[in-house]
Amino acid sequence: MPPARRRRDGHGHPGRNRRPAGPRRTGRPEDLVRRTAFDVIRAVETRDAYANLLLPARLRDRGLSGRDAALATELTYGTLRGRGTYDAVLALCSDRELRRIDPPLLDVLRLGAHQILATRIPPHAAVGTAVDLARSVAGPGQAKFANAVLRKVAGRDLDAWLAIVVPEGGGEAARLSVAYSHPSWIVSALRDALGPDRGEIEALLAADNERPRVTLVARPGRATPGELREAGAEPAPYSPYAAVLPEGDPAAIAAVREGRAAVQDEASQLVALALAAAPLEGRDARWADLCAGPGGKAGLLSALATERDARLLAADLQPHRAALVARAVDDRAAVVAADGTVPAWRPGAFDRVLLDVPCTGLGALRRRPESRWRRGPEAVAELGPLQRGLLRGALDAVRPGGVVAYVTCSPHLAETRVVVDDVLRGRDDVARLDAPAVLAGVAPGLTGVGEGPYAQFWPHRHGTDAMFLALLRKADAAG
Ligand SMILES: C[S@@+](CC[C@H](N)C(=O)[O-])C[C@H]1O[C@@H](n2cnc3c(N)ncnc32)[C@H](O)[C@@H]1O
Repeated sequence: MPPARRRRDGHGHPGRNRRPAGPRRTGRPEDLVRRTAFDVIRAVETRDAYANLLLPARLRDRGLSGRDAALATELTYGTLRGRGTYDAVLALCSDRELRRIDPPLLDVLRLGAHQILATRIPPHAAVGTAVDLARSVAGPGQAKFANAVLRKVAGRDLDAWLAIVVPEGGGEAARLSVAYSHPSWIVSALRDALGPDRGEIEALLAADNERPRVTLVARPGRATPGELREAGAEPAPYSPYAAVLPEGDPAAIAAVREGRAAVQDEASQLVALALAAAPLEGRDARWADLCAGPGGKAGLLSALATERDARLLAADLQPHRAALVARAVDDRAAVVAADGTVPAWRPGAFDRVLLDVPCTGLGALRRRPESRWRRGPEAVAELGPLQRGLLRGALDAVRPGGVVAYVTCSPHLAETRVVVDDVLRGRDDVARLDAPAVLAGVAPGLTGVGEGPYAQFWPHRHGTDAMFLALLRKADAAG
């Protein structure tokens, strides 16, 4: 949900998280709600926790459900996402530099600013509860300071603040960075990745601030999208195995609980389906997923492999991630903990290889509200050698005539086409297949993933993660 362009009542999904304005009358659950949001935000800051993993556990521990859980989730995610914009506003409202404010108090101020500027909670209630929280985490003196700052924040609505804090002279990336609460290096990288469509950058940044819909996959041969729809899901636009869950807990659906279906972004499904659909001559019996943890794509691939009497080997460097993969795949698949850059398999052992490399995750900012603040541009350079080493390993692992799918959950050019182009430079034994054309075969309604040979999904166009796909065929022995 972008702080920018949001109305007071909106968080990108009007209605979904809406709740009555004003304090609740049943005891003081709101204090527990805000305390829970605050604790998760602090853990993200201090322990590198992941909000999407920690928050559900805290909600359970504290017995928060229904509307209270929805509000705690909104406050946690909204505060983490909107931090860039809120800090710009707070800097103008505070007589102390932000870096001189105690970090826990600064998080209280951010939480207060989010409630004031981007929810229907009346400003006086938002200020009052934030001041109470400041008193409890930082003491009475700091509560006074919080009160003074947040009353100033409450003096304008979000649009009025944006007109003041968004820098006019600093260039487009600086302006969009504040308006859409993305670090400016990410704004620049996304704009570069859009290439000739860079005019869509604001739509992309806005989409990054929305909460993604929950998409399910019915693992072929084990469940059907029809079964998911009978359980309340709706049709999904592209993947023949997908369904969208408009509300509710996925685990309430029997097929999900039993591992026959799972939560999986639609682009994540489509890249696995494209690998399985890429034209192949000759043997088609041995498939591999060399970076499989936690197993989303491996779960789908193993079901497809079983239907086609092939077998999947799923590998991950981390044993605990390999253990998660073992829960996602069916009995015919083998799962190992192995390093994809130092193969434990014969060269040319596989007919189809999926390589979903570790990346910055810039394509999944919707799902991980804190991730945009966590690492800087150096992460891209740090991952480069590993991505190249893994791609070389995957090309060694595939047989002549076989196909490798190089996949990232990032549209950053230095993680996508630059890696593929670097690794293929000077090699005449690998051809790029037309990935958009192969995708069109598995998802006939799909457009807007590029002209080929590479394919790039976009949240603002497809409602999916910004996943990248290159399909590479190793020349067969004769050619
Ligand atoms: C982007 S994730 C894969 C996501 C997975 N394909 C899915 O759909 O659930 C990248 C994975 O690569 C693994 N990894 C990192 N370095 C590796 C290496 N050298 N060899 C194999 N796996 C590696 C990480 O542990 C991580 O689980």
